[in-house]
Amino acid sequence: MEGPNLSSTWLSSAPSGYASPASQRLLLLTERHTSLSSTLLFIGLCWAIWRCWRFTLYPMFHPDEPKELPYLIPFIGHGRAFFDDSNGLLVRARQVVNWTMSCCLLTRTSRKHFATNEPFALTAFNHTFYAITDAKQSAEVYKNTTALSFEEFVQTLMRTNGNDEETIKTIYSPLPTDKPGFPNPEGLSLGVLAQRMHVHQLHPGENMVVLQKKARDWINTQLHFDSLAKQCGYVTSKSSDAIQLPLYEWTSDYFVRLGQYVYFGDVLDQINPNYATDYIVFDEVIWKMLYRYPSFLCRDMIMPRDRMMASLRAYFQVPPAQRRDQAAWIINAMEDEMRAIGVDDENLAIVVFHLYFAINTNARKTSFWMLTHLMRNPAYLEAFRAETAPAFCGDELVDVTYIQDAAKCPQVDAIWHETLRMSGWAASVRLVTDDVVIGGKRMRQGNRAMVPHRLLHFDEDVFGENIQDWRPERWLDTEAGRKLPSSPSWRPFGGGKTKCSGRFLAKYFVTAFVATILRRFDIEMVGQPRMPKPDVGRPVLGIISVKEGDDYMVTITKRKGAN
Ligand code: HEM
Repeated sequence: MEGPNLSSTWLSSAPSGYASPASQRLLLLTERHTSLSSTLLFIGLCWAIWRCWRFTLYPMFHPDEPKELPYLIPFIGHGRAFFDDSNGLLVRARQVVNWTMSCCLLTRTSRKHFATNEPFALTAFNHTFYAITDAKQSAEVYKNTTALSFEEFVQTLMRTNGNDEETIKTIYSPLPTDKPGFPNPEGLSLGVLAQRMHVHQLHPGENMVVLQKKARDWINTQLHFDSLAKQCGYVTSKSSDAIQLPLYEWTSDYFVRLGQYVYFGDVLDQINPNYATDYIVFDEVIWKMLYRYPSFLCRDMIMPRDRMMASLRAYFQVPPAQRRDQAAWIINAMEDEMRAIGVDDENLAIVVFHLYFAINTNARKTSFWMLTHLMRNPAYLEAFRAETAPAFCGDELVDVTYIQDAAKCPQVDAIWHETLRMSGWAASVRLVTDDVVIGGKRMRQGNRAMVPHRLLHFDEDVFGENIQDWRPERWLDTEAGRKLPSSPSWRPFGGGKTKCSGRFLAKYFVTAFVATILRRFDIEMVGQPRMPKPDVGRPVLGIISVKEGDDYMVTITKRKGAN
């Protein structure tokens, strides 16, 4: 704006006849050009000052803060790369930051003693994350629940999915120590007490056995050849003893229906027979919710979500006598606790929707990856089949503890761990609520601390060689390997107070399902499909999804003597 105005002022004040129209035009152009150049120069200068301040001077004055991976465009930072493949970006960032730091250290001795796993910072879309990739430092993150908050993440999800502020405030306000219902000796808010309630339902013990038996009975009835052929709309061909179906679609369908049955009985299915299908559609685009897309850009996520919310509202309006005896303890207990603090049906449905999500998002994908690896490693498939045989009577799964017992089924245990190692893509993220020092580095309030599980799980020094390969024997062959499940580097379920309370049931669901398939059927890939690609561009809260188009067909054939 300034350019044309200045030049027109100059031109109008020039004596007439001083310049021809052509040279006036030239002068005007030159003026505009000069003014554009000065604007660009000014922007360039501002950018250079910002960059010099942010990545040279600030780190010099604050050597106690994590070093940041430099970026070119303010606000956006590494947003694009984060969006494409956040773990890939973190690996590159760790290399770059460590390389820069080690170059700054002059002596050989100091280089040798340089800790290559210092926390580092990176910014994406104006949010700064501190990445902690050292096992011991990650333990500091999980332990510190005063300066590092998990609740912020949960509350953001609640807001995104429609819980109102008043309800969130109520759920996160401390409750009396002598309240009726679930014991609350520490006077916690219901939001925090819920973690204890999950543990009460899901850790090994009577309450978990109730769910295990329910799951066993469901698997026993649903995993029959005839029901498969009848119920699975996606079966592409069938004969009297063999059917073909897409593996990912099948495991997703089965696991979500299983999880739903275990927590809600048949009632939710009667209210909305498409609930499980809606959930799978939603779960595949859930990253739009995590990235908080504006609603007009994520109709495909919002529509199934809203249908599920409406069904859950309808569920809580069904008279208690017609639903509560079919539901898991946690669903009824959560309803009672929420109603006691005045939460209405709409807000209750949203809270319980998050439980549905926690139960169902990961197990369906884990079983897909486990079967995929087993079919490509027939020796392990046979070992899995042989080891789990004593849990069956004929074709019926009877013993709910046998398969989960690592002493009785060491190969199954190793296969479970190695599958989680290869397909776990989550990160534990905490909001820094007070400045805090982790790994010797000061993390500033308002930013986020993040423990990317995958970077821990791909550390050759801990998990051994051929780290990119699926090798269950790494968990069995050596003394160090056998100790890996209790290593601080092993974090597929996060850590600390919010460590996944469903991890025992998840192992049971997946291994019981796979064992029953192998007991009753032979399962083979149709043709020789390439190893399916993980969908690395989409953030997940645990196990990675399969890239669209990479699902593949399997043939399931009745084994001799099976039903
Ligand atoms: C292979 C399967 C699973 C994986 C990899 C997985 C992973 C995770 C992870 C990474 C977290 C966040 C922990 C943190 O950041 O501190 C989490 C939380 C949680 N998971 Fe799982 N999960 C799985 C299966 C399940 C199942 C089957 C259930 C329920 C039956 C479940 C229930 C929960 C709950 C309730 C939380 C929230 C913890 C809390 O706030 O107390 N998970 N899970």
